[in-house]
Amino acid sequence: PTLLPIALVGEPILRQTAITVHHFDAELVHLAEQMSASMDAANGVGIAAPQVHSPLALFIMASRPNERYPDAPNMAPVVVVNPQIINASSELVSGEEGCLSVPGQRFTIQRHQAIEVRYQNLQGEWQQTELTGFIARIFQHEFDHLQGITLLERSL
Ligand SMILES: O=C(O)C[C@@H](Cc1ccccc1)C(=O)SCC(=O)c1ccccc1
Ligand SMILES: [Zn+2]
Repeated sequence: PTLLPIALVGEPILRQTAITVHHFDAELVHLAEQMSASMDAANGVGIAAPQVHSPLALFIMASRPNERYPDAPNMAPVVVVNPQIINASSELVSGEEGCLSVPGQRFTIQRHQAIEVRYQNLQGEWQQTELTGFIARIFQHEFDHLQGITLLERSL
């Protein structure tokens, strides 16, 4: 898959609300492959479609242990389509985040410690699960991107 250029904060695409995916076809699979390759090349643990100039409600999250989150789980990349956050814990946790669209900067961001989410996979099948900790953090960060929200609007 080819590497896609990553939109930087200030580009309008990052301020738009993403549009619902209706066609679970080969094109969607190809976009997900290109996003995954672009995320890996940028050393990311997540990437949202608007960051590669696609307006679709789709992101990838891929936790791995790292210097900031040494106990983060090592998880195969998950493709998340048309996500919803159904419930969120009142408990908030502060943590460091980066953003591929704001290169070289780190922000301290508060996130819900636990969230209950629903989303479709690449085959259009609905998944429902509870996420906690670093994976919940990544999901919330990518979910923000689909609402046109970046770290700059959230940092403490
Ligand atoms: O811009 C993105 O969506 C990718 C972003 C996702 C993310 C990082 C940290 C917390 C929540 C969501 C990145 O992967 S930036 C890369 C990076 O700075 C980083 C990587 C691993 C741990 C912490 C930061
Ligand atoms: Zn980001």
